Amino acid sequence: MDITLQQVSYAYAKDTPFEKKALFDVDLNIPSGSYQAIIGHTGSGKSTVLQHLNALLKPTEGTVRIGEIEVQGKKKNKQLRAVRQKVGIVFQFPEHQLFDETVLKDIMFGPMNYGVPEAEAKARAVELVKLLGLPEEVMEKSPFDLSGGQMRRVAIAGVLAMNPEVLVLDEPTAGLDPRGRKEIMDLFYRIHQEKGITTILVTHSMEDAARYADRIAIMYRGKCVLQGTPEEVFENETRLKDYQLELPQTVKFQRKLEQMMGRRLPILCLTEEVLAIEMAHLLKKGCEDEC
Ligand SMILES: Nc1ncnc2c1ncn2[C@@H]1O[C@H](COP(=O)(O)OP(=O)(O)OP(=O)(O)O)[C@@H](O)[C@H]1O
Repeated sequence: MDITLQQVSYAYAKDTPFEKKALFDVDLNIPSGSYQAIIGHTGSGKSTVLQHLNALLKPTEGTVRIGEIEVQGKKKNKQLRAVRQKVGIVFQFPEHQLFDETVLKDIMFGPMNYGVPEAEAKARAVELVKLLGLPEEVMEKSPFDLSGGQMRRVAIAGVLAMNPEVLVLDEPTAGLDPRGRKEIMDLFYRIHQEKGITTILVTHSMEDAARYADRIAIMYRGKCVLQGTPEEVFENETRLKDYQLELPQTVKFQRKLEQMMGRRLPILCLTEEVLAIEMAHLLKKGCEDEC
């Protein structure tokens, strides 16, 4: 399911003395099956874009197309319930939205609310508990008796239980330790690949955008100012600086190394693994030249 924003502008509290324009003519096309990162300095409009992706906000001007469904500001749309089922959002600190008395009931709540039979909702919950690496015995526990990391996984399972076609992740690892962060991000990537779910990641982490996304869009002062592959975006250090963004750590290291060597490496090293391989090549070549 493609999602397209066409000339989307949005103003909070429109036509009141508190009106605040947050988006200006945003064009963004997110093809079905892609992994799209949306990055930008704080206040640049990322969360406002995100809330248009499942029609929590409707554009003041312009159109959002979510699959076949068109969302425009003034038009009433009876299909919004279907949109919310197809596009799942994992908000920051999703565990704050847990409420049911057991983990199992919490995960089953969304699908049952949408008419999924109890047996199927339960089967989905059991499968997801396993997929998210939670021990089976948590199922009958209160979600509030779990660790922070486990609560986060239960909340994510609740979103996945709706079988969304598109998964929107708003800083999904905020507050987790580095190991927990990597585990969750790797898990989302696996789900994206195995189930073909279109994934949209809103993040401040250049490293996560570089590692996982196949497309990146940069927001700056309410505008979508640059779009491209991670290579295209992170080649462009000067423009990133203009938008108050940094290079990923591996690319920063690569640029310093290149300065010292007086030449460029053939590829951009977007992850530690690729950087390690390139350095090993250089070291091996250095040894061979000396021999
Ligand atoms: N509910 C609101 N009412 C009025 N203005 C708002 C509201 N939410 C956001 N804004 C304003 O809209 C602009 C864009 O905010 P938004 O939250 O989309 O940015 P962001 O890139 O997600 O920021 P952050 O990285 O800090 O979460 C900002 O100027 C912000 O102050």
